[in-house]
Amino acid sequence: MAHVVSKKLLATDDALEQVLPLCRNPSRRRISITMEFETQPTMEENYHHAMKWANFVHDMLQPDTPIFGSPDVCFLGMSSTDKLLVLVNPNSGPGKAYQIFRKQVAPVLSDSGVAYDVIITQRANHAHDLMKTLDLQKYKAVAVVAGDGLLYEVYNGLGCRSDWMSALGLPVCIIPGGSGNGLAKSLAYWRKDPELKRPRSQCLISALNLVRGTPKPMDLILIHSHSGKRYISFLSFGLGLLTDIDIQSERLRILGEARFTLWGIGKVMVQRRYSVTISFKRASGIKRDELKKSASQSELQSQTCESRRPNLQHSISCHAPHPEDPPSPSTPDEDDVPNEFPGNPEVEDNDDSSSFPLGHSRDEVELGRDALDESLWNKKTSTRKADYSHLLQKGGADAACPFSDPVPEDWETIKGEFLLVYVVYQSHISSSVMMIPEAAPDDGIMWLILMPGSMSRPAIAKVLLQLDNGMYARVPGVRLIPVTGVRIVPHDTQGLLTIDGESIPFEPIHAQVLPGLARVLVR
Ligand SMILES: Nc1ncnc2c1ncn2[C@@H]1O[C@H](COP(=O)(O)OP(=O)(O)OP(=O)(O)O)[C@@H](O)[C@H]1O
Repeated sequence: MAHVVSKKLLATDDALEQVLPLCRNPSRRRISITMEFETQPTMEENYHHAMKWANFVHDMLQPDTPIFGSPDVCFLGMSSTDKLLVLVNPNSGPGKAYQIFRKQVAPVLSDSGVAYDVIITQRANHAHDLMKTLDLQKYKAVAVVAGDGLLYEVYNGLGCRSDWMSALGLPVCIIPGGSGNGLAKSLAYWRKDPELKRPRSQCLISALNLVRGTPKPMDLILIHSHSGKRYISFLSFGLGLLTDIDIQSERLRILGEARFTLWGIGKVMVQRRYSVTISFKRASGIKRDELKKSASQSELQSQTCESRRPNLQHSISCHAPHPEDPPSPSTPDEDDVPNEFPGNPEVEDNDDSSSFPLGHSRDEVELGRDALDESLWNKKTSTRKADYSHLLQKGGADAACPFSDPVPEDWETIKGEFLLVYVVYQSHISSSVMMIPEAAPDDGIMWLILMPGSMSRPAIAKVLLQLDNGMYARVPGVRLIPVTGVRIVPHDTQGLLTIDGESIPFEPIHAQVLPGLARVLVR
């Protein structure tokens, strides 16, 4: 932040005038201040004097400096032997990650005096393999200059270790350099970063998180596949419309995020429907009264809104039909649930859903920034306690594949044809797609998003057009259900299934939340 050359002395007060705003100004801009010194007879002496100034400015920015620092400004407390590990994927998205590292991240790191090692990934799975054997004592945090795919490798590498539970708590920082930068956007959105509206500032914001951030808890999702594979996820998973767009548009990755828009247009014309059985455990903790209140607010606010969500039946039906929707082609039938997954309970609703002003089922809510009282979410986040006892009893992440057990009795099951079965736990799944505006990284909740197969082309187009503001959830037919566990069993033999945007074999999967296990660096 302060570059010093030895030539001419600036009056002390003048220099402070330039430096102080840097310390106080909350805006995230990188400013170079050049101080010139020419008080001593030799170049070396002037340089020595200048360096004293540079060190003074640096020291004043440290958290324990009484005037400017606040106790939570910098967590790392780096000693001279501590280091950060920076992973850069040169092939991320449009191929600019290395450039971003060189031009935006490295200067911030060197300005802050933090020691770091950089590894440029050479191949797919390079980061995964590194994380499996990384000496966790050597690094205080790992930064990823790439898309979400490389961070997925990092978490899945850490998740393979015998010390997986503590390893997954290694502080991470994501600096967006790929075509899918959902986590970076979600974190900036969650922190209400003032620079959020300037996409070009995103990398700088994230680089500052690395040197000035504090580690905040983030939920991870543990996913088991039917064949016994295990995955760790931080963003989303599922099948259908969004997955098909993400994977099939890979060939256009040179376009960056524009590839999603282009492919989406094609998907409105030609859709694929998936036959799926979905079992889930509804999230508890969203209190009835609070929901009523937010539903009432939502009702007031949505009176001018054209597309009103119809009464949602908390029942086995695979979607909530809008009066104008054609009848669903498939009627749920418990007998159709495959034998190898016995125990799927008939869905029963013992709750009186009619007590909800909008006819919402128990925990089902309409989204939109206004839909829920923000204090509810903050409260929910701050009071939740991480509890892994159920996992530890079963042997942690190495627990036997949950498919050996039937779906628990307090889960609900629905079955039908779907355009989309998608589960999201961050607000954004890419920098331009906002799925759950209310999601907080550590709220302990996954959001199950369903689009029934009966949705019309105009409705699908409406959904895709409103993915940038989260209002797609108001398109009739779309359902959102907060869950803490979910099992997805596709009945087709072929299709695309992704976790955090990465393709995995198409087979049944079972997911549960690991609340607050990860730590992400944010300001
Ligand atoms: N040097 C490399 N060459 C090719 N692939 C690599 C290299 N390093 C990492 N990868 C792979 O690239 C994949 C995508 O990386 P990343 O997420 O950084 O970019 P992205 O453009 O956002 O991709 P996606 O949208 O698929 O997540 C990672 O899953 C990783 O396996």
